[in-house]
Amino acid sequence: MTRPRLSAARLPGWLAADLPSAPTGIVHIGLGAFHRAHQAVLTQEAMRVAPGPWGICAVAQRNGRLVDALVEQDHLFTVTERGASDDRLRVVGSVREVLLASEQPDRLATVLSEPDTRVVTLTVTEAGYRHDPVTGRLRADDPDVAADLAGGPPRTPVGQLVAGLRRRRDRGGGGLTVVSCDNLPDNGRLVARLVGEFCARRGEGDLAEWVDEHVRFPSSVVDQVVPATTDADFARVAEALGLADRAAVVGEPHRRWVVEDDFAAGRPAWDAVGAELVPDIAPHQAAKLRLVNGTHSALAHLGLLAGCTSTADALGRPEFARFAERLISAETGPSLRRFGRCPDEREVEALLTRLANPRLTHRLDQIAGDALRKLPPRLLDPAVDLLVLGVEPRLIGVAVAGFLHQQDFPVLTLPLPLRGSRAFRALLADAVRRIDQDGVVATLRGIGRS
Ligand SMILES: NC(=O)c1ccc[n+]([C@@H]2O[C@H](COP(=O)([O-])OP(=O)(O)OC[C@H]3O[C@@H](n4cnc5c(N)ncnc54)[C@H](O)[C@@H]3O)[C@@H](O)[C@H]2O)c1
Ligand SMILES: O=P(O)(O)OC[C@@H](O)[C@@H](O)[C@H](O)[C@H](O)CO
Repeated sequence: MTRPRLSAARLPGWLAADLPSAPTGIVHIGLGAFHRAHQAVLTQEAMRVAPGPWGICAVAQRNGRLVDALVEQDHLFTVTERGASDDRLRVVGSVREVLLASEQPDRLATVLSEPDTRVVTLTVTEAGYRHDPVTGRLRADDPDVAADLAGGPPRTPVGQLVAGLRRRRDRGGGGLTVVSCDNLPDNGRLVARLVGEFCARRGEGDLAEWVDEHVRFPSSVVDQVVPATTDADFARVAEALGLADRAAVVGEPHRRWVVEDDFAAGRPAWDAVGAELVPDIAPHQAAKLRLVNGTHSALAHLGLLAGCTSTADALGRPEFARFAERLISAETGPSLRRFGRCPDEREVEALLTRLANPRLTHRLDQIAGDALRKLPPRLLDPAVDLLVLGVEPRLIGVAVAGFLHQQDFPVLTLPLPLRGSRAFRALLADAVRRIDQDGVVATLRGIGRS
C-alpha cells in the first residue's frame, strides 16, 4: 500500500509536540544512519532540557536520494529504538537543513563560516578521512584529495572543512569546535592533523595558524549499534505511523557518547541527556574499540566464513558465542589493564547480550569492510598489549586469521611488536592453516575444548 509521506503538516499532534524549533548552530558532515539515530536524537533531547540555537545542517556527500527524501519530509525522520522485545518510535526534528556536498560546495562553505555555527560533527566512516592508516598522514595520491589540494570544489570531508574554515577566517568568524564521531582512535587529533597537513600542502600556513587559535578538535567515542535500514524496517515504520518515511533509521536502545571537554564556543546540553564530558578520552576509546568493535570484527571475519550473515546470527551459534565470550574475557578485556580497567563478568555478559539482539540485523559484510583500517585499533593493538603482559593473543590470532584466510597475499601491516614476535606470527600461521584445513566452526570448537 502506498502511504502519504511523513511531513510537518501530516504529523499527528502527539508526535509534533516534542519537536524543537531552533536556528542552525551545528553542521554535521556525513548524513548516514548513525547520525540520525545518535547525535540528532541527543541534540533534540538536549534542546528540550536547555533550549538553544542548536538546529543541525546535515550534509550528505553523494546520496541525493536521502537529501531529496528529507527535503520532502520537512527534514523530519523517525528513529526506532529496537530492544530485544519491543520497539520505541520517535520523530526527530533537530535537523533544520540538508545539503548535498557534491552539488552545493559553496553553500556548505558558507554555513561553516556563519557566526551562528559553533559546532561541526562528523561521521564519514574510517575511509572518509583519506588518511594512510599506518602513517596517519593525508593520502595525497588519492584522486579526490589531489583534486581538493588543487583547489577544485572540495570532494573530501577534510577539503570541505578547510574550505569552510578559510571562509570563516576571511569573514572574521569566531571559535568553532570540530567533533569526529567515527570509530577511530584519537579521532579529534587525527582531524586536526589532517586539516593542518592540508593547509601546509597548499602553502596556507596563515590559515593553519588561524585554525590553531580558533578551532578545537576534541576526540570522542560513540557507541550505539545502528545497522543500515532494511525494507522490512521501512515497512514497519509505515505500518506504525501510517506515513512513509524514506529516511527512517533503526538502532539499539543503548546509546553512549564520551567527548573530550574542549569546546571553543559552547555546545548543546548533551551532558544533561547522557553524554559524558571527560578530560581524557584514551581509556574510553580503547575500551570501546577493543570490546565492541573488536568483537564485531572478529565475528564478521570468522562468521562470514561459516555462512553467518549478521552479528545476531553468529552469536546465536554456540561456538561463536563461546569464542566471543572468551575473546573479551581472556584477551581484549585484559588488554585494557594499562588503561586501568578490565570488564568484569557481568559487563561481558551485558555486552554480548546487546550485540546478540535478535531483532537487529547488523550485517557482517558491513562490519568486515575496510578491515585494514579497522583491525589495528580493534584487535592488533590489544595483541601488542597482551604480549607486553606476557599473554599469548591466541584468540585474537584466530580472529585475524579469519580475515587473512581470504587474502591471496599478506596485506595486513602488523604493528612492529607483532611483526617482531615469532610467537605471534607462528600462532597466526597456525590459525590460518587450521581454518583452511578444518573450517572455521571446527577451529572454534577446538579452541573451546583446549
Ligand atoms: N552505524 C553504527 O552502528 C555506528 C556506530 C558507531 C559509530 N559509527 C561511525 O559512523 C560511521 C558511519 O556510520 P553510518 O551508520 O552512518 O553509515 P552510513 O553508511 O549510513 O553513512 C556513511 C556516511 O559516511 C559518508 N561516507 C562514506 N564513505 C565516505 C568517503 N569515502 N568519503 C566521505 N564520506 C564518506 C557517506 O556519505 C555517509 O554520509 C561509521 O563508519 C562509524 O565510524 C557508526
Ligand atoms: O563500519 P564500522 O565497523 O565502523 O561500523 C559498523 C559497526 O560495527 C559499528 O559502527 C558499531 O555498530 C558501533 O561501533 C557500535 O557502537
